[in-house]
This record gives sequence, structure tokens and C-alpha cells, in this order.
Amino acid sequence: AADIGSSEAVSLLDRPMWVLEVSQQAYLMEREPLTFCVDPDWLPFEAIDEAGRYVGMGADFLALMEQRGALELELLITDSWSETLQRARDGDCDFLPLAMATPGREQYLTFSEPYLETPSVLATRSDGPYVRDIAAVTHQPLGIMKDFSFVEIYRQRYPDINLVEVDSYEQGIEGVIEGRLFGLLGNMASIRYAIRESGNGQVKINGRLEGDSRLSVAVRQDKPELLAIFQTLVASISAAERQVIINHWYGQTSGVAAADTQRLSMMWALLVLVSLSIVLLLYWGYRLRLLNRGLEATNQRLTHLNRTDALTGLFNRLHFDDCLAQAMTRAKRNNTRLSVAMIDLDHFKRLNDQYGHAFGDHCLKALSRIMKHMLQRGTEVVARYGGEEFVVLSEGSDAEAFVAQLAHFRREVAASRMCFGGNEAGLSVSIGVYTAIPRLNESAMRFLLKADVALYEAKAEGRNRLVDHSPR
Ligand SMILES: Nc1nc2c(ncn2[C@@H]2O[C@H](COP(=O)(O)OP(=O)(O)OP(=O)(O)O)[C@@H](O)[C@H]2O)c(=O)[nH]1
Repeated sequence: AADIGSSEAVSLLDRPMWVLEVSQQAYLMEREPLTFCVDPDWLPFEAIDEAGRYVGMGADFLALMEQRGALELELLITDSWSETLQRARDGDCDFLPLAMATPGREQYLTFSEPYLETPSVLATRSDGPYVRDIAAVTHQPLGIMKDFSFVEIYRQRYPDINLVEVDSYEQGIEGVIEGRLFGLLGNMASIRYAIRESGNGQVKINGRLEGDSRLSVAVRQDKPELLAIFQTLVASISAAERQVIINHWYGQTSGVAAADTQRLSMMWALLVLVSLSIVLLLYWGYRLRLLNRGLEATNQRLTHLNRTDALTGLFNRLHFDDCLAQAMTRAKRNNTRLSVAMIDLDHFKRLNDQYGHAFGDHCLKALSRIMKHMLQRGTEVVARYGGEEFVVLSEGSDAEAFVAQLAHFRREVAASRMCFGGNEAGLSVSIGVYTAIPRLNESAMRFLLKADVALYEAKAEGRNRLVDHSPR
């Protein structure tokens, strides 16, 4: 029983025991287990599975017969149907559970009543015409399973038939798809099974042929008692039982359906993978945007730091030089006036020396706040140019107002007193101003130098004053 992998269809059947005559039982008891050979690859009819068990419709029928006849069976595994026929010819197999009677086989086998029938069909390319009569296509290459009963039958019926023997139904289907074969001949169940297995819609059953496959138990010719036993067992199979088994195997989820399920689950897995990847990508995009925003802010902070004086919070020389260069370009292009002022604390060294560096710092910061407040009114740029030296840039035509504001600033500083750390001191600034429309070949440096010269003059003239070197 271990050799037969009967399907669950068999378990549904009511299986009465002891259908054999006592003499038949005695015959079996006296003998070794019966050996049987099958087609190892002919589903849904029969096959040998990976565990070496007999499976398929034939296995289900044989399971019934095994129980009803209390048979002791032994499967003789072969690699092909041709080998099975050879082993049957050699007398190695006592019987074949599913075989069709042909004149050739009847030379060495005897056959029970057929118990399984299936129509003969022709499969061709799906786009091919329906074939009513095989005689019309016998000149075309027609695939047929090697050593199958119909090889012999068709050759007898159509002597000119162009039969091409194939090793498997799959090979035949392939031949039809590739155009090497016009069609594939065989029984409907096997061909339908192979078409479904191939998972290819390019081949379909396109003709019903004369002569059905009528499958019987084939028994060694020298064992008539055994044939009689199988006749009894075959006869014991009811129409209902036959239908349960056939329905089970025709409705069976084929390898293709299983492969479809597998493909479907792979598709799902792929879909999940793709979705996950998209979510990950979106997440990374989001993280990158955050990172970029952070970097942008850091860059802005760095740029600001790079262009700002740490002590006073005013722009530094780098920024001022850039602003002046751009303003020069604009003034030259528009032929407009540009004003620059250089402001320097008077005797700052003395202040530092007298009240300490911290007092000096305090003065620089306080002066910067006043400058910002008084001089940076619109587009003016106020910057610390170095040490105790400051610069102011003013674009536009109202240079007179700018100079007036500078003068006002100077007076305010001179009138104020700086208090820090218990010390108090007065301050003054000297200012050099220059306003002009820059000459086309004039550099920013040269332009600023004019204000510097004016400042030098203010210092030289006694400090705490504004000197304007603008051309009149
Ligand atoms: N507290 C403080 N002092 C500074 C800073 N930067 C420059 N100084 C000081 O500013 C002084 C500039 O001295 P000088 O160049 O001789 O100029 P001055 O003493 O202001 O004289 P005149 O410009 O001729 O009126 C030096 O003593 C520097 O150490 C700073 O950031 N903080």
C-alpha cells in the first residue's frame, strides 16, 4: 500500500471488501506480491511522485482494487513508458494498471474491460483552424507521445501520416508553439493537463478525433488467473466511484494553478517590496529635505558669521568691500553719486590704556549701536573696517543729507559720556567723507582712499571733526 499514493477522492468512497472468489484469493495468497509498472509521467492518468509512489487516476482505481482484492502490490519503478512496455514484454511486471489495448501490445499482454475512457483530440496553435477530419492534416507534422497506443492505431489507419514522436506532452506543446509541429495528438485529459502546465495560451484543443483512449488493466499473457482477478476487480468499480475519481482529477489544481498561485504570491511579495521601497524613498526624501533645510540654515548662519564683526555685530570689512564693489558698478552704470565715510575714534589707545581693554570694547559696542541707529537709515551700509575704524556707504543722490547726518553723529558722540565698570569718559570721532560719481576706471579701493585721506586730514587738523573731500 505504501507504493500507492491514492488521492483524497478514494477516502470518500465506500469500499466493500472481498469481491474475489475464494479460489482467486487462494491464487494470490500462494504468490509473491504482484509487481506492476506504470507510466512515470502521465498525469492526470498516472505518474510516480518524488517519494516514489504511484499517483494519479490510475492510483486511485488501483487503491480500490487493492483493498477489494486484498492485493499485495509492489511498484516496479521505470523511467519512461517505453521502459514500462519493455519490462512488460520481458515479464518483469505482472500488470500495468492503465494501458490501452493495441494489436501490438496484445502480443504479450491481455486486457481487462476498459474502465477509463477519454476522447482523442488534436491540439494546434490557438489561431489555427478547427480540424474536423484528421485525414485533412495527416501530411502535416503531428506530434504524438512515443510508444503510445495511438502511434500504432494511427499508422494503421492513415499509412501516410506524418507522426513525430515526442518524449513528453510538454515537448509536444513546445513544438506546436515553435511551429515545428502542426499539432499534437493525444487523449484529451493529458493534452488539457499539459496545456495548463505550459501556462501558455498559444495552444488549444482544435479537433476531436475518432477513437477514444480506452484504458484497461493489462496483465501478463501467461497469467490468465490474474486477468480474471482484475476483471472482477474492475467490474466492482461502480459508475459513481468512477465519477468521483474522474471529477477529482479533472478538477485538480494542476501544477499550473499552483504555479499561478506561486506567481500571484510572488507578485504580492514584489508589490509589498516595491511599496516598502517607495515608502523608504519618500522617507529618505523627507529626511534629505530636512537635512538640506538644516544645511541651508547653517550656511546662512556661517555666511552671516563670515560677514559680521563679532564684537559689535556690524558688518565686517569683507562684506563692506563686496557692497562697495557692487555699489561702484551700479553708480558707474547709472552715473549716480556714491558717498563713503571713514569714522575713527580719537585717541582710542589712550582710552584703552587708561581704563582698560574692556572699557575700550564697551566704547566700540556703544558707538556701533549709535552709528547703526543714526547712520543706517535706508540703504546705507555701516561696517567695522578694523580696530577702532568704521566705514559707511551711502548710495543715492542725497549726499548732502548724508553728510549732515554724519556731522550730527559726530556732535552727538562728542556730547556723550561713556560709563562702564565705574569709569566714565568722553569720546570723539574724526570723519572723512567723499561723495562723487565714480570714474569708469576708478577702483573701489581708490574711491575709499579719498575718504581715508579726508579722515587723515581731520585727524591732522586736531580730530573731532568732519572733512569732506567731495568735488564741488
Ligand atoms: N579695546 C579694544 N581696543 C582695540 C580694539 N581694536 C583695536 N584697539 C585699539 O585701538 C588702538 C588704536 O590706536 P591708534 O591706531 O594709535 O589710534 P588712536 O589711539 O585712536 O589715535 P588716533 O587714531 O590717532 O586718534 C590700539 O590701542 C588698539 O589696541 C578692540 O577690539 N578693542
